[in-house]
Amino acid sequence: MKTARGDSKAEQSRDEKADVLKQVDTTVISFYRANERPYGVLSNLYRREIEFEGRIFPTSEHAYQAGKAIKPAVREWIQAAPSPSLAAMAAHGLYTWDVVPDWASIKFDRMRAVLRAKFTQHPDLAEILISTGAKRLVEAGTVNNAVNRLWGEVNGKGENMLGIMLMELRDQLASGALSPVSCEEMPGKGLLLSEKIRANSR
Ligand SMILES: Nc1nc(O)c(N)c(N[C@@H]2O[C@H](COP(=O)(O)O)[C@@H](O)[C@H]2O)n1
Repeated sequence: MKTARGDSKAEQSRDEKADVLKQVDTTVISFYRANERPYGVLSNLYRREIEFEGRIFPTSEHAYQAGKAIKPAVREWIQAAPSPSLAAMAAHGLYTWDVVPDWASIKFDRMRAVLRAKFTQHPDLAEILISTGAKRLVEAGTVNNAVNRLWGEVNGKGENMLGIMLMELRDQLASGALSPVSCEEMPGKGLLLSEKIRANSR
């Protein structure tokens, strides 16, 4: 029998159950400081190298912020920043003519891609992300400013874009749509991670 929407009863009941399951876990996991255990790993300021666009970056923040610069020399300068906060400060200080066109809109795709690289290249980090289950992830900024309200929330208010992207990635990892790759197990030591991934899939 079909419902008004054209779904079968069984399909409708399955969708309703999925909706209920999604709503059950309203617990929030807040993170911000990279040195907090265990969820500081969710911060882009957490110190873990990632390979992105054929380069090795000290943190996901370096990889994300480097994409803001047009000139290769400036990208390299951001990549070499001694800390993720300094990488962000350097990128924030760029003149508009040094910033890639449409950065305000393309930065979200870049952040998604950087997060995918971070959590697929590091199975231990993927495990922590998956271990958060269906809990709501929130980058809980301590200072009330536009950056913190865009990527996270301050006093419960904000778009929480980083939290949302992490929850989307968690779903992809938990469902097997994306798989973390263990570099230790791969042939071809000395290669860039992407080359190892390719070598491993041959
Ligand atoms: N732990 C932490 N400390 C800060 O000071 C932060 N601003 C953040 N948030 C991250 O900062 C990045 C800001 O990106 P934009 O330069 O505004 O595009 C972004 O990676 C946030 O997650 N976290």
